[in-house]
Amino acid sequence: MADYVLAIDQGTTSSRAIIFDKAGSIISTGQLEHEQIFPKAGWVEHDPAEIWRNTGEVIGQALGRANLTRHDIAAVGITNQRETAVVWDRRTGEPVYNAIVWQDTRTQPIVDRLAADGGVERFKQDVGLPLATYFSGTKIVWILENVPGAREKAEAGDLLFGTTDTWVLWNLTGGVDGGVHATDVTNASRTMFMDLETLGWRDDILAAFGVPRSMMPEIRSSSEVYGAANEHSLLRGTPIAGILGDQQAATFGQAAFDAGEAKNTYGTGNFLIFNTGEEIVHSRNGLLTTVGYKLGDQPVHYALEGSIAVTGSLIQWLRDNLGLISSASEVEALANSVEDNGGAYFVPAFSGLFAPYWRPDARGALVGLTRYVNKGHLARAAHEAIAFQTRDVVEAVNADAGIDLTELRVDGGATANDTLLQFQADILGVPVVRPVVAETTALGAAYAAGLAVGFWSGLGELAQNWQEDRRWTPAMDEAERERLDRNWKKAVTKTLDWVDEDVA
Ligand SMILES: Nc1ncnc2c1ncn2[C@@H]1O[C@H](COP(=O)(O)OP(=O)(O)O)[C@@H](O)[C@H]1O
Ligand SMILES: O=P(O)(O)OC[C@H](O)CO
Repeated sequence: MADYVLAIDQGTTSSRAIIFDKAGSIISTGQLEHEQIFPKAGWVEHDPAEIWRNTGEVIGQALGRANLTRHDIAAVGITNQRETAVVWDRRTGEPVYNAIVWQDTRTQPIVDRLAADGGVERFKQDVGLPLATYFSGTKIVWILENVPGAREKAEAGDLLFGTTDTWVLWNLTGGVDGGVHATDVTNASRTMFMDLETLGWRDDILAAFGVPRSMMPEIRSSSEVYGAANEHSLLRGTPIAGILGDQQAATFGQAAFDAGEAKNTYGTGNFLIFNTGEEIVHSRNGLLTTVGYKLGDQPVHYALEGSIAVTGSLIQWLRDNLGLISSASEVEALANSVEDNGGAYFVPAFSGLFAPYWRPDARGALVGLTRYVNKGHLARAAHEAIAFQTRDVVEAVNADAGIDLTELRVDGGATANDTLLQFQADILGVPVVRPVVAETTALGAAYAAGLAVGFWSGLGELAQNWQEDRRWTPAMDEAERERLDRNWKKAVTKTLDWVDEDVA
């Protein structure tokens, strides 16, 4: 058998291809950023054609840098930014509109319309999600209602919907020449349309949204052969055998396979996933219920999730919108130019507040400002905002699960930041632990694909690959921790109720 597995990680800011060996070590990487398109306040789009082009290029980069060919690759896994919606014409392969990204808030009026009957929790018992702009469902509705001719084409069965896993899979397996139109249970669980019990599309919810069933991809497990790369790909003939939404993939890559295990990823946003095993747990504290993973015909694993919209993107905002730093990694030194936050708290409610608050009417705020506050304090407040938001979510997990997490496994781009992770441990009061392979998202997709083709024997073998790289232990006294957190929670209250008819 070939010696490697290749994972495609189609993320919010970039697409990567990463080749792993049997020990789960990285052999080579290709990576390209794509344009973030902001046509109006609150709108965030990507060009699906650029994403597909970049995917092909990063595959070439990863193979080329390791001097490998498709013959060395046993299987391909796909992982992706979740919820981002692409709608395209099945006959031409052309998207009818840009991809509407998970952070986009334009569909709030559609959410309000649907919530008029039964509130935002209208479908939560069935699909695990409140009505919110975050999920794919209302994005599809927006395209059908706003792109000329889209509704008619969709009714005629000519349009396909997919999250970016589906878009990449369909193109990789041939596109208009017989591309496979499928997704996995984890991505399907982020649409608003998948029943958590049956793992099938809910016709009644599709009808309530006005989305034709013919647009929807087939729901498959996270680990099985969906098809093979077609003749135009450098990977031609290679089985595509794993799909997981990126946060579930990171959980899998962290070997958090069993109930009670959790991970927190620090990327564009932060996403804490807590594995609840075969049990569907409905949150009473603002968490989502979602699918964790499903390997072939084995039982499904569910999870609770705390999704935070703005964390690493706050650092990007300091860089791109304020020009305080010229690269994300500089933010740490800027924060360390001061002793503390100087009394400033930064609540980055740029897309409203996600978990555990779910307040679309919130907008970002910097509070506690005096003339004393300088840019170092702002950088520190931005670090702290990431950690405080994570504490809010950990508190919700502890309350829902009736336990106290005893440590937090972390990964993602921002975990390169030592100051952030020390403050995280301080404000949580539990150790924070980072594994050697911090690219857990791609690793999880590689694992799912490799398991399906027998490259790895089972979960036991994968768990042995997990190795601790570094651990941060709490060093703050309890009274200080609680004082800071009380201030944070007070700052959050200042951002609520901001959006009204005068502001919207
Ligand atoms: N040293 C750092 N300190 C804080 N944030 C960082 C640092 N390095 C990168 N980031 C942030 O991490 C994010 C990139 O992480 P990554 O895991 O690649 O994200 P994604 O998968 O969402 O594209 C960016 O939002 C960036 O601002
Ligand atoms: O691409 P990321 O890593 O920012 O992840 C995005 C999430 O999947 C959105 O739910």
